[in-house]
Amino acid sequence: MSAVVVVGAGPVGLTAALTLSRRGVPVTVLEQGDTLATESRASTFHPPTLAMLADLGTLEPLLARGIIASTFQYRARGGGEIATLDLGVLAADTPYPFRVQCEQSKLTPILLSALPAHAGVRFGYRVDSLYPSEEGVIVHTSRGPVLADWVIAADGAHSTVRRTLGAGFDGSTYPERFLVASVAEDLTAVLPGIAPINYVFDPEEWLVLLRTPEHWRVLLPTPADTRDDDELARLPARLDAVADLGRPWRVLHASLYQVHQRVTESFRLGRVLLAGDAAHVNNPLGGMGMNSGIHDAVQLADALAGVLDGGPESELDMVAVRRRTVAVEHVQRASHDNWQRLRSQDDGYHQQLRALAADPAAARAYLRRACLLDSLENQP
Ligand SMILES: O=C(O)CCc1cccc(O)c1
Repeated sequence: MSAVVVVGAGPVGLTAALTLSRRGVPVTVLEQGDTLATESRASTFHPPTLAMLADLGTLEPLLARGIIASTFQYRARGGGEIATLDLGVLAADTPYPFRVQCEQSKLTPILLSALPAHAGVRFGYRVDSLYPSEEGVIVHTSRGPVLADWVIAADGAHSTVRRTLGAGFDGSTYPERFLVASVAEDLTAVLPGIAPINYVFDPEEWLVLLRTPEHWRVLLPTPADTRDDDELARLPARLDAVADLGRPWRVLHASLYQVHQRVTESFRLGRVLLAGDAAHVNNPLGGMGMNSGIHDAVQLADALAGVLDGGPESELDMVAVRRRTVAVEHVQRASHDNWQRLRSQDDGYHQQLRALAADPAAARAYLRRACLLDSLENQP
């Protein structure tokens, strides 16, 4: 019997496992895949997440694989830069006043190799259901039952654990899909002066341009009800409208996905804790999903280690409530505001952004919220 079973070996599950393991708690991670996932998903790490990864001894290898982004930009379509915000104004708030651009699939092997041998990660274990009682939890897997005192579910937005427990996932689906294209173009050459992360305003064709270590990504809004093939067919023309290269853009990969804002009622259900996408999802604008999931993992795992050390469960309850409040009042609110504002053509708003960039105290307050520092320090 393992003290804690973590379901899911993504960045959230492995962070929870490493946090527990560093506190001396025996952990088993159950992952349904045969290996770590390799597809590219989240790609930005915010300053407080970097601090947590440093505490876990995993920052250095991440920095070696990522790109340091000290600035990000707001831009007008066809009209160039509106404002550049410099995370350097956070120098008094964090030892890491920058974002790191790096795919989450580069973090998971780093976390995995930091786990000691006793934190067994078992691949090919699909969780089918679980039975919690006052004494512990029986986790039924495709390879037989696994017993635990506690479970941390980090099994993603379609979480089997959350569904088995009958917990809700209320919220809404956005009226458009997002199309993410990875391209082989060097956008710094195409759009001189561009930052590693760029939010480009337009009422119809807003977009995001993001640099990762391997390539640039372009995120475009796409109607909810069109055929995928039709959307992929019109992608070249949409990219030409971003910048005319005089030849077709080289698209390496493109995918469409629906975007939701949803949250479960409680991040603690008896001896089961829900973390990351299993507990809450949001739109990706601002890069807060994986970051807040890693924050869930560290804070819930730390509080659980306290309980296993003989501390009161009320502390764990408080953390579970606080993480839900952060998900709704910081992460969902800010990412939804980002989505609404990208459509803005309001000169007044653009002027506000210019004023913000020129005022270090105002920029600091804004960036503390945007990178989730406030969500951790000024806990709601
Ligand atoms: O704002 C960010 O840093 C991430 C926005 C984004 C853009 C493209 C794809 C994606 O998954 C997220």
